[in-house]
Amino acid sequence: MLQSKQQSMAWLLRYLRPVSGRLGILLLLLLASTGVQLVNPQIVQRFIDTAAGSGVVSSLLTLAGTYLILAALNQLLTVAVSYLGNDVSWRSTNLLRGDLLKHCLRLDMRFHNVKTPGEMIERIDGDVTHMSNFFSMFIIKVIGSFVLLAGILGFMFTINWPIAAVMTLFTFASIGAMVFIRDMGVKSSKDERGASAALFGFIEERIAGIEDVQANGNVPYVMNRFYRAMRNVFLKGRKAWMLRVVPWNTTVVLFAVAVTAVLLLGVHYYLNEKISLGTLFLIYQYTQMLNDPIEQLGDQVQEFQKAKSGIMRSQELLGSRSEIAEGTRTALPEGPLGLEFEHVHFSYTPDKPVLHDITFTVRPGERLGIIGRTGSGKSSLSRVLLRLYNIGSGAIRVGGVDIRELSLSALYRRVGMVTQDVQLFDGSLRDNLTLFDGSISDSYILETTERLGLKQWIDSQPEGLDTHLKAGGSSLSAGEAQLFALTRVFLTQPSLVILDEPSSRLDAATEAMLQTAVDQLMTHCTGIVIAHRLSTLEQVDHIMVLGDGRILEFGEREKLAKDPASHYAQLLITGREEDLA
Ligand SMILES: Nc1ncnc2c1ncn2[C@@H]1O[C@H](COP(=O)(O)OP(=O)(O)OP(=O)(O)O)[C@@H](O)[C@H]1O
Repeated sequence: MLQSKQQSMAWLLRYLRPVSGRLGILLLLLLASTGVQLVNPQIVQRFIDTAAGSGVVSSLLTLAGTYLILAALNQLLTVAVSYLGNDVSWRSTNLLRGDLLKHCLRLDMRFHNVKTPGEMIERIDGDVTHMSNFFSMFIIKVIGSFVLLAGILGFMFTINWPIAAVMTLFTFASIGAMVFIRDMGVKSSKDERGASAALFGFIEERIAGIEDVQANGNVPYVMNRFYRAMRNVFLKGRKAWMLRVVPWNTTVVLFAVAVTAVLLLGVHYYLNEKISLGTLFLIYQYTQMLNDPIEQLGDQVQEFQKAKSGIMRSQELLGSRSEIAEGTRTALPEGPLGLEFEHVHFSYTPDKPVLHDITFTVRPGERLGIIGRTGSGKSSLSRVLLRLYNIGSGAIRVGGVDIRELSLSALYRRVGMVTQDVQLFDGSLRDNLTLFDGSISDSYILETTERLGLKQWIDSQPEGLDTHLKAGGSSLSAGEAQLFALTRVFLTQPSLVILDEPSSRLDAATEAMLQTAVDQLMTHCTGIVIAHRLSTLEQVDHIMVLGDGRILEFGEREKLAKDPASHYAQLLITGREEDLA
């Protein structure tokens, strides 16, 4: 328990340290504002007593002027505190948002498969936003409130100790109640955040699948689920809110009792001429002022509950480890890289094996075509090669090095993958082609696109490489998307390329263009092609046929073509490209 508190504190300090200077200034400004607030009622007291004693107009004017100047100064200080508080809050929470995003991007696919993007947005932004006030103001406001409380009570003891004693009793009772119930709303606040993340996940998922939702007339069903998710957020939110406002309500009741007691005592002393009218006013003012820091502490207890649930969720997220442990080796042989799979077994879930005992070798510079029915494990094979998942047993070697011993950056620098789905990012055409790598020159991009057949498309764009593209990929046709993806990988000059061909039919001209681009891409590297067209297979050296995650056939293309019993020869005879799927 103590250790977890220390960890939370150390964790919090990590994000507050970079803004410690600003926090210091914030504290000073708050103390100055507290001082002004404490002094102002005393000026009013003097004003009343001077006026009641038929004092000189000039001293009344001086007192009124001082009051006004201090009131204006206090306003300025309040604005400065608010500005700096927001500044500190944004700086510190953005550091945390950055850490969370970086961490999520490194987590393995098993983690991401069960989390929707909407839920992740809530965790990276929503939870952190809930902590923003805590980051910027919690420490400052708690310190400020205690200083103000100490100031008020200290002054009160110099004025009238029985009244000061009642006020002190009330203050301790309020703070005690808040400390006692401060954790009451933490769990329900955490549940509320969870429900909210689930709602965002749901909305994101349905909007991403809008075509299917509309085409299948699924809107009423989606709305029904949406209302249920909303209801869950509402119920959890209401419970969390009720548990959070309990401390506040407790102080409101205590405060009403304290004000009554203090005023009764004050009037009693005034009627007995033990205190002046000005002092009675001062006592009244200080009693009212006492409400502020106590209410502030109550608010901060609520903020603490909200923040603690966010901190717990963020720490949980940061504590989740990727199953992909990086290796340290960075050196791979120059030139095209060979590939070996040795008795590789793999499954997504323990109960359903996907790859069984896969063993094959591709020598540097060779091309391997992989075919197999839908679900036979073709994509899974490329995913394990790119370390999106860990294999269960066996070994995969690239350039003779086990990929588990390689650093991920070394692997991705030399191994490229062209997928069927091209993801576009919000940015220029150039950035989308280079994936934001500023070291690739425009002339190299244009030369490459010319070679791969994408130049015409780029020239048709209004501002060439500077054309702004929108996120997604819907602005590209299937053929363009494939050319785009090929160009992207080509620009990185890989030594081993995995190409997942589009399974959709393309027109003859686009197919020819694609074939030229693939040939160009694979001239200087080893190639693994998940083939969907017979023409592609003509260009490969070896063919592997997968079925139910096992190798059904593996051999040199020419030999298989001559063997009438082979799967490939059968394909050539029937010409049924759909059997390649
Ligand atoms: N993320 C996943 N979680 C669980 N099972 C999965 C996952 N992805 C694929 N599978 C399962 O693994 C098996 C192999 O899928 P894989 O995508 O590798 O097949 P494929 O040969 O590439 O199929 P296609 O040609 O249709 O893309 C299938 O039974 C599939 O249902």
